Amino acid sequence: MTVKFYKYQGTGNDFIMIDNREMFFKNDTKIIQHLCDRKFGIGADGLILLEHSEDKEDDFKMVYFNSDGNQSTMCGNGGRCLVRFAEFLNIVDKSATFTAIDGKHRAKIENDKIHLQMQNVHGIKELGDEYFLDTGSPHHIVFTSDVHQLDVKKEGAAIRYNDIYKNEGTNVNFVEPQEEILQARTYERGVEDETLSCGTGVTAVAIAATFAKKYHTLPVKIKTPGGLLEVNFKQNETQFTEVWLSGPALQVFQGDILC
Ligand SMILES: N[C@@H](CCC[C@H](N)C(=O)O)C(=O)O
Repeated sequence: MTVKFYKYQGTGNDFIMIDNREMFFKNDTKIIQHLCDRKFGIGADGLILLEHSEDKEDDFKMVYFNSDGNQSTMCGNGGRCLVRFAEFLNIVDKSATFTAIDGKHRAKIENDKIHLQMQNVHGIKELGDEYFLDTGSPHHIVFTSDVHQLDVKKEGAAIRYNDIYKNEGTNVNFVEPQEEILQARTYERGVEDETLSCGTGVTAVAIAATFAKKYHTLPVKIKTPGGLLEVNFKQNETQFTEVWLSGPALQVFQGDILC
């Protein structure tokens, strides 16, 4: 079978996009692993299908897979890239509404940025100096004083596979708060490595840093190895609502692949 694909990236978190409104692409773990493979396939952190939504109010539906081939929870950068893809396909213009695995999302489209509304966040767990929260995907947060020196793959895997998380797994974020910015690096479950950026991850980082009183301004600016993202929200003690993730999302190339 030949598959027409589009490649997108949002701050270096990269995704294969397939327009699956005709439902021609059948989910298959091995095929998705192959397409995401950086040596034998196209190469990507994940693959996203754009499909028709069952809800008539939506412009489309998002179906997300990690590069290990398994369907997973919400992908923030992937959601932003999918909105850019929907704009390219002329499905949406200045705004979008879609359903993903974690529920409804709204988005606003600008030339250089996609703003994506994320789920409300509550129930932040304090684990000594560390934190756990769900922003559509699960995230463990570790504050550190020298994030650039860390072996994120090794340290992240040690937390992701520990006794607390080993069944469901978690993403792990290492954060260094600085004067006007948070420097963050993320180990992603399902990629099982550091990625250049993680949208649900920086959302979790922004909320945890504010909750822990390590950062005090809005929007929160987060520098990842792949670029700059911003997170805005309203806070009522432990409740975070109107959560918006903003940053660039671009098409990189398109083509056909045999699989
Ligand atoms: N890159 C993503 C997160 C994707 C999901 C994650 N790997 C998981 O399985 O939890 C993002 O931008 O949010």
